[in-house]
Amino acid sequence: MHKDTREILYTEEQIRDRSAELGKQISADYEGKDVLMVGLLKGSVPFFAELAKHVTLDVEFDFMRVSSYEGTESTGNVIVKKDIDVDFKGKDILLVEDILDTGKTLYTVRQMLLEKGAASVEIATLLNKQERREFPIQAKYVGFEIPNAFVIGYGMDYNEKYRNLPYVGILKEEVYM
Ligand SMILES: O=P(O)(O)OC[C@H]1O[C@H](OP(=O)(O)OP(=O)(O)O)[C@H](O)[C@@H]1O
Ligand code: HPA
Ligand SMILES: [Mg+2]
Repeated sequence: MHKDTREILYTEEQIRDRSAELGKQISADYEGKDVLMVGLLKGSVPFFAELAKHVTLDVEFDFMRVSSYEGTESTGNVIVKKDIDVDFKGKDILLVEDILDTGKTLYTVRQMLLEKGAASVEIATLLNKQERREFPIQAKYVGFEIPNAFVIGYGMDYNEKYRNLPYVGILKEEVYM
């Protein structure tokens, strides 16, 4: 365990098993349809890779990178830094995320994709921090519900660090206090 981890919430094995359950559910829900899986960079990468292995449909992969900051200033808007490359009009999109927190990112991205003509936009998130929600958005597929603590690992960072940890853990408060 990394020295800056206070506590491990979910191990690699638990995440793999839960991803298998979600993959099965997604495969059943979208039966007969082609799905465009869209990962939001960078945090979604490990969960995206794990989840995709358990989806038995024909899927396409694409990625977006969005940011609500310019330098150190929050603009109040979500800015698209890298957009989806493929034409997704009329397609069913599954947005894949590491964490749904205030909901600002996913609420904004979902609205953008629907306005641009996606047939449907659902969300698969490894973690849901419901207590912090400020925007009206729910994920259809949730790995785990977590308490209001700052988490790291399995793609999630603090100042770009800890994304490579193979588990989801709580960051020690002394690291950011
Ligand atoms: O629900 P919200 O309050 O919008 O927070 C969740 C978002 O914040 C994190 O992304 P971040 O902007 O840190 O980018 P990253 O994936 O590159 O770390 C996380 O990966 C989600 O995208
Ligand atoms: O708890 C978190 N950890 C890492 N990144 C995040 N982005 C929103 N919430 C979190
Ligand atoms: Mg981050």
